[in-house]
Formats: sequence, C-alpha cells, structure tokens
Amino acid sequence: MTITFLGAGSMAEALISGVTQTLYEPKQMIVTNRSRMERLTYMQQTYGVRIETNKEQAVKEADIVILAMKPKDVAESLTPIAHAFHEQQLIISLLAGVTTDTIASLIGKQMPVIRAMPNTSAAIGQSATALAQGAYATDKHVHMAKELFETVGIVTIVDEKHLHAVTGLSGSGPAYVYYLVEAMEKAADEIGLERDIAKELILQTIIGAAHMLKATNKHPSVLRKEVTSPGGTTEAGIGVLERYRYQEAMIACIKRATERSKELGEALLSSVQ
Ligand SMILES: NC(=O)C1=CN([C@@H]2O[C@H](COP(=O)(O)OP(=O)(O)OC[C@H]3O[C@@H](n4cnc5c(N)ncnc54)[C@H](OP(=O)(O)O)[C@@H]3O)[C@@H](O)[C@H]2O)C=CC1
Ligand SMILES: O=C(O)[C@@H]1CCC=N1
Repeated sequence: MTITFLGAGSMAEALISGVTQTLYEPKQMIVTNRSRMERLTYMQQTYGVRIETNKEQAVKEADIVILAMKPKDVAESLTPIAHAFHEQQLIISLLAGVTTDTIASLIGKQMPVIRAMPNTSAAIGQSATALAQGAYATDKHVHMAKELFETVGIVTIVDEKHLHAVTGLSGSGPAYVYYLVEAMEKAADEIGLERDIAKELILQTIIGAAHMLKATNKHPSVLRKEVTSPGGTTEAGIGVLERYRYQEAMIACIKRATERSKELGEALLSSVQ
C-alpha cells in the first residue's frame, strides 16, 4: 500500500505523524508539495517519509492519494496531472468545502473519492474525523478510509451534506479551544500569576474538564452548575461572560465557519466553470 500526499502543510503533517506511528511504515508515504523543497526535506528528516517533486510520478505510484492542498489550489494542482490517476486508486480529500463531485470532475474520471474532515489533533492520535462517501466510492473505500483515520482518533461517517457543519465545528474546533487558552493565559498575566505556573494550571483545567465531560457523560450545563457556588466566584465570572454574550459569540463563530466552508466550495466551482 502506497499513500501519496499532494500537499505537505500542517494537516498533512498531523496525519503523517499519527499514521506513521501506527498503521503504516513511513516508507509507504510519498509526500509532495507545490515548491517548498525545505519543507519536503523537513518531512523526510522528521518522519522518514519518501519525498517526490515529480507530482505525476507520485500519483502514479499511489494506491491512495490524499489531497492536502488548500481548496483554492486544487484545480491548479490536479488539472496538469489528471492523466496520472486511474479509477482503481482511492482519493481522500481533506479540503474544506470542496465536494467529491468537484474533485472527480477536475480529474475527469469516475474516481472513488472519500471526503474527510479531520483536525490537527491527528498528530497525537486524538482527531475527531468525519468521512463522507462520494458517488463512485464503495463501502470498501469507506472501510479503507475509516481504518486509516482510526489510527489518528475517532471516526464518524456522515452524509456529504453535513461536512460543512463538521468543518465549522470540529475541523476548526481545536482553534477555538486554543483561542480560549490564549485568553486564559493573558488573564493570568494580568492577575499576576507566574507564566509557567499559570500554563500548567490552565492545561490541567482544560484536560480535566474534557475528561469530566467524557467520563461522567453529564450535560455540560450540569457540570458547570456543579462548579458554580451560589454567590461565589464562578457565578460572578460567568455573569461577565453572559454580559459579553459569550455563548452567542461561539454559536455565531461556528455558523460563520460552516458558511465559509460552503463559500470555499462555491468559489472553486465558479473559478473552474
Ligand atoms: N489545518 C487544519 O486544521 C485542517 C485543514 N484541512 C484542510 O487541509 C488542507 C490543507 O490545509 P493546511 O495543511 O492547513 O494548509 P497549508 O497551507 O499548511 O499547506 C498547504 C500545502 O499544499 C501545498 N500545495 C499548494 N499548491 C499545491 C499544488 N499545486 N500541488 C501540490 N501541493 C500544493 C503547499 O505546498 P507549498 O508549501 O510548496 O506551497 C503546502 O504544502 C486544506 O484544504 C484544509 O481545508 C482539513 C482539516 C483541518
Ligand atoms: O481553516 C480552514 O479552512 C481549515 C479547515 C478546517 C480547519 N482548518
């Protein structure tokens, strides 16, 4: 089994880092990108993967081709090498917003395409990934993709129409948590805590809360109430979050990211028509 990555950015790296620690040998991976040779060298030195600057050759050798370029670059990437693909290969696309039909039509063949939306926590085997089956992909292809992504976290299968929502929620999701941590670190600074101590406390608070959600299966509002003593500190703090409409902001954030996923797909369609 040979897996070729077209694109060697942060998502490709997260996936390679996870997959090569589990299911596949680094030598089974071929990594190529647009032009940044130093990035390919880094990938080779860090993960032991094969690198290739001839994209046509990289595709010809593959059983699975993983599309890991930005949505705006996919047409420019696939069109010149479309002839190198054949229908026995499986394409797994990581691209936000881009449909499996668009990918098959860019290649001009009835290619089996699975659309995947992982997140960067794949790097440590903790991705939340959703998969959707394209028109020419069989259950066997879904199984292959599921097996691959299960090496880097949990996998759920959804209808392709839901992938925009998944992208806004869990594809982008880690960034929302990091943004919260950034704010907590700034606050810790302002209230006079030493940076290293604050960092450790914040990290364990996030880990502990995530584990509580999983282990107890209690609704988050119930867990929140358990922290909130009447007239206490949490109530005072949450009162400020409510005044800033924190939950509304979060809901609007996820809706906007979902909408952006749709826009990315539509922008590509109008540029290739
Ligand atoms: N980052 C994330 O958290 C997630 C990203 N995704 C999706 O993954 C994809 C990649 O995102 P990300 O890794 O963040 O992006 P990056 O910008 O980090 O990486 C993009 C990569 O694509 C390469 N590339 C550009 N043009 C071509 C081309 N014509 N042929 C081959 N490779 C090309 C770039 O090469 P070079 O450096 O040489 O220009 C670079 O290696 C996106 O489509 C995104 O929607 C999905 C889930 C989560
Ligand atoms: O920001 C993006 O467009 C990509 C898709 C999901 C996470 N990162």
